[in-house]
Amino acid sequence: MSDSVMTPQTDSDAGQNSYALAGPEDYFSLLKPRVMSLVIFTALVGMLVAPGRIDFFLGAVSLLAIAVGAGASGALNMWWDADIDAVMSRTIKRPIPAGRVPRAEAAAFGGFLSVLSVALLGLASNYLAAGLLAFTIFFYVVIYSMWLKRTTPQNIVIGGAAGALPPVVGWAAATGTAPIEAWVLFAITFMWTPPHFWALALYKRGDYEKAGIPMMPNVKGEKSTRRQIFAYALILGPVGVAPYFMNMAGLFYLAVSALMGIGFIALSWAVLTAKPEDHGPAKKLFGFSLLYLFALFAALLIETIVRKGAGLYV
Ligand code: HEM
Ligand SMILES: CC(C)=CCC/C(C)=C/CC/C(C)=C/COP(=O)(O)OP(=O)(O)O
Repeated sequence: MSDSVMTPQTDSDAGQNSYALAGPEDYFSLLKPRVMSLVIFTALVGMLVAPGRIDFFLGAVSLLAIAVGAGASGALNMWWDADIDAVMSRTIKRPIPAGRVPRAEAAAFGGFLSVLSVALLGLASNYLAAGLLAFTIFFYVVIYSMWLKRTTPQNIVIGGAAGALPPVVGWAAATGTAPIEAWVLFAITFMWTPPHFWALALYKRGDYEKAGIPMMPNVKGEKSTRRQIFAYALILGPVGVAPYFMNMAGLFYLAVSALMGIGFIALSWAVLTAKPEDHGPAKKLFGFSLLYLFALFAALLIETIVRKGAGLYV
């Protein structure tokens, strides 16, 4: 990868490899705050759903460490993917392709924050949580961004493991363990990621074609992608209600997850059966996917707060 992919800020900058002055907001946007807000929420839920009561201060510092680690991995992803981001209309205005932050600075920023976040989590909680955070950053940056993203249409299926790990990191931070219950939360996000992303990839297909990234719709076609979205939705439905059957949650969670699961399957069916050029259902499914994950984790959180508050199970 070379710096030549970067767009200078002004004509007079051309050829001088110089940058418009970056503001704090540019560094903040390197952390991918919008996407990571939901990631951090799932980590918070993992932390609170875990048995026992976490010390408020140590819990807050641990969550901050996870948030910094998630943001750091976003900055490292933008460092590595600067050439792709400069080509796609969705990402062209990001700080590196827009010429506001030099690539090397984004790398240093992301690398520094990664080390800081892992060290902070180790100090505030335990080595298991810190190790899992380090592994999550490694998986997103090295396994997904540097390797799979550019080589296989299964990139986001395998790479999705990174996005699914934060509740396990949160659980480990609270308890020092990562039992099967934590992995059920992992499984929900893991099965959710392909339909979440492929719904978007269906209507952003042109971007990925321009950038030469082998996303599922470009490699296997829209029909196959729609079928796979539906298949993952059919698996996600039962996985979404699993916390109830594992005694992690009660009837409120069961109702929310079952209704949202039915909605997810119905919208995925609409994607499957839509006319070839009709991307309306895919856009709806992408939006609904965000609501789905938020609703399930929020329901789990609400129920846990009520139960722990009532001292029913701690
Ligand atoms: C390999 C896994 C994933 C891929 C490839 C992926 C991809 C994407 C893409 C390309 C977008 C559009 C972002 C934009 O408009 O710039 C997006 C949006 C979003 N994703 Fe994902 N995602 C993944 C996993 C996750 C996970 C695990 C979460 C949360 C737990 C998540 C939460 C979100 C949110 C909240 C948005 C909306 C952001 C906004 O409104 O700007 N994603 N995702
Ligand atoms: C705690 C911790 C380290 C959490 C990390 C969680 C994680 C891996 C989230 C990934 C979500 C995400 C932004 C994917 C975007 O894929 P992309 O990079 O292909 O999308 P882009 O085209 O928007 O850059």
